[in-house]
Amino acid sequence: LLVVQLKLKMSRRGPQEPPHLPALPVIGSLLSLRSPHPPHVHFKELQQKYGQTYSLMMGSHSVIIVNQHTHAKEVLLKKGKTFAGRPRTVTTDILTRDGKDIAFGDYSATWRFHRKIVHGALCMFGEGSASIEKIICAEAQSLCAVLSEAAAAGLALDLSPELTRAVTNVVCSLCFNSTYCRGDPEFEGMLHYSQGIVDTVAKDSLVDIFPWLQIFPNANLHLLKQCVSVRDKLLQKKYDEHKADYSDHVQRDLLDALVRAKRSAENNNTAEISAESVGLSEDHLLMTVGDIFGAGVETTTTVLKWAITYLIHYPQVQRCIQEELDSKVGGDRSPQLSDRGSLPYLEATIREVLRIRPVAPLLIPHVALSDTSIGDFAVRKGTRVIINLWSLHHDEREWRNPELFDPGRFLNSEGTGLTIPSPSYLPFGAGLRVCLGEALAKMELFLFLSWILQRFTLSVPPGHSLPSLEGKFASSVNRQLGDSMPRSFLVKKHQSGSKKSNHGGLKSESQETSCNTHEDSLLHINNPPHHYRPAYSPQPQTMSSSSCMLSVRTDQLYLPSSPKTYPLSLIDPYSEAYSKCPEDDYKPERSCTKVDMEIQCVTPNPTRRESLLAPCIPVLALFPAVPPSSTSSSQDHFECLDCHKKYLSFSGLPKHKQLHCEWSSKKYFSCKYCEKEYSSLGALKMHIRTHTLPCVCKLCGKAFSRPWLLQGHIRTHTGEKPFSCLHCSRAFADRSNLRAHLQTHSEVKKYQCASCFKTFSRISLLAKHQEAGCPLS
Ligand code: HEM
Repeated sequence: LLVVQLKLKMSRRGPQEPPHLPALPVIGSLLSLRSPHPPHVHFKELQQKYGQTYSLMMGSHSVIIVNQHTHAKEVLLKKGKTFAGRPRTVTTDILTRDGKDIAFGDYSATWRFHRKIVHGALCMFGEGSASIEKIICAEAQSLCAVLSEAAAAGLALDLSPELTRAVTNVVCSLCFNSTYCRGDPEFEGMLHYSQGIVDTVAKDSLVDIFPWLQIFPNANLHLLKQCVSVRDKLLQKKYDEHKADYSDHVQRDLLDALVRAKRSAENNNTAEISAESVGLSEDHLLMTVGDIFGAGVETTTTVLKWAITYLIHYPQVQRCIQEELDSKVGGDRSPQLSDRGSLPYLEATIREVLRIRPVAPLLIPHVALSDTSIGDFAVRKGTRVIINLWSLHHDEREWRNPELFDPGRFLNSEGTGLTIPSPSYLPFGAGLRVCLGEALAKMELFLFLSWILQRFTLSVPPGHSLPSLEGKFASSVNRQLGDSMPRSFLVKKHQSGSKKSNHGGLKSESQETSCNTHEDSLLHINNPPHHYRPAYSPQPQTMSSSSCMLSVRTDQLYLPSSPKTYPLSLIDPYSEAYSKCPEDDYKPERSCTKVDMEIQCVTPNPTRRESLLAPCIPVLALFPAVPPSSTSSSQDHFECLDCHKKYLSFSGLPKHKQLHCEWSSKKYFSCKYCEKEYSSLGALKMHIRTHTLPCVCKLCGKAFSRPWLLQGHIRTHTGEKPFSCLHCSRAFADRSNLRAHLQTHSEVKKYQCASCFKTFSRISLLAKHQEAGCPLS
């Protein structure tokens, strides 16, 4: 009887708490979190003891760590709305004026509306004349020019700030319609404060775990406040300038688009919209721009640095990309976004960089907004949830040899099309909180890398060791985007024998042999969980630099390290300096390492460079779909990341993704922009138009979800009123307005109050009556 009773009791108990790390009062699990490794690596290790999903205490906060993709997708997609909260911390409150941005703003109606208009503004902006592709290509062009010029003049150059500058300039053009030259004081100031914010916010800060520590002097917080106040002055200045010469008819940049979207939403008199737009202040718009700088610059620059670092380690990969570029783009024009479909190996390399070194290895912490569960585990309201992307991207059950850099894993067996070999891949997150800049980042990565690799070969000259592949983790458990980034490295431009790439000649070189040798060794791995493409299998460069010599480009960049170079380290070598130095002595990292990178020219090739620097750049939308490869013959080129559904044509995939596929066995159609769910795909499609607002008025830029709404709106410009009343002389621009008007002539008023039986000609009048409080209700 006792056993039966116990069993009954247990079956009634419901979901269990996840296994948890030991915790002490006040400090929580801090003692168990001490590790020489960065948090994401340590969290992965802790799986051995506690399982893939476990919990710990950060001070008084309960935190769940998720290390597997099924639970991750449950949090991000299936229960996206329940887990859409963000924790508030001391540093993010300083940074975002108490969460008035998107990334750290807690989930609410205002946040939803905010994200919706920013998303819409980004989409609309891309359709304007200042296309984002044009902006990125202009920056890629000046980046390559700087590299070539420095090389021609034999000057030393620090590549790291050049990449930061290029990416920052893209964001400046996008947000403010302004680009800056090197040395421009405003631009240098911007780089300086951005770096200060990244460096201070990214540091482990006890004050975020124990907010009461604020009462003590804190150099980091002080520095952060200083950088934020410089940023805010600049943002305010830009905002005031924009407001002063704002016009409904011209859209110069994202700030214009945001102002317009906010105004048009406020003027749109549907009850739902006006309720949501309440509370969306100028602060929100300013913090949005702050977010785009904060989330858009460091992340993209870091990925570019990782890509370059890996390409030096894996020269075969670099050569394969260059061969692809030479055959698909050639040397007479520069790469453009429409080449993406025909450069699958470059795309696969970008995916592999994002997998092996996820720039936000812990995403941004999510918070459960109500009592819920993850798998079989109970989760209480207010629990913070950390998705350990590092574990997902290095899961041995999902990825064969996850520590190996192998772009081939993202290619189909023919090597002609792209694929996602595992559902355990979420470099930009997913669901309601998916990265807002995913499309922009992908465009930047593609264009910058293709432009550089078309012109330069990156390698380490003899006598120098390769840059380390270890990263620097710069984020704490309870904070924002982490980043594990490569440190600075040296770059040298070097002589090349031929004007054109001579890949034929390369075949006989030792590098080619090593590529094949490695192919053999990789083929010995048993039980491949996914397809494998040996022809593109890379081999890590050995640390002997003599084997790195390649001469496949006219211009060759060398990336040696030097005694001055800081090694890639898990610990920020400057952190001590920051905490000790008064703010006035603060020097951003790039200035500390300026001497570390150099490009030295031996033989510039002006003829070829000249033709490359005058590209023909088409105007494209901000979020264009990647076109299919014209040469592709594969049956499964395009695969959905979430449900692995495969598409023959490229056009099928974005459509499917836009509607956010049903990734689990449960059937539901959820909106990727908000929490709404529909049981039919058709209904979801209709709903999604209210986010994307595809029908844009050419006269004023106001956007609508349906063509007929746009048609009606255009009549407000033309004055046309095609719908006239048969009873009186009144005419209307809109059929629905005529219909409502006809009610005023009707003997029978259709809309009756259920309480007092008074009738009304319009439903809006009945609603008003009820809202005002029907005396009998
Ligand atoms: C390669 C570059 C980038 C990577 C790998 C990346 C990755 C991510 C990740 C993993 C998240 C967190 C998702 C979550 O918490 O669930 C995120 C959020 C975000 N990202 Fe990015 N990002 C990149 C570039 C950008 C750019 C260029 C922008 C600017 C337009 C941007 C804007 C944002 C914003 C606003 C959020 C917060 C979204 C929200 O909380 O609703 N990101 N990103």
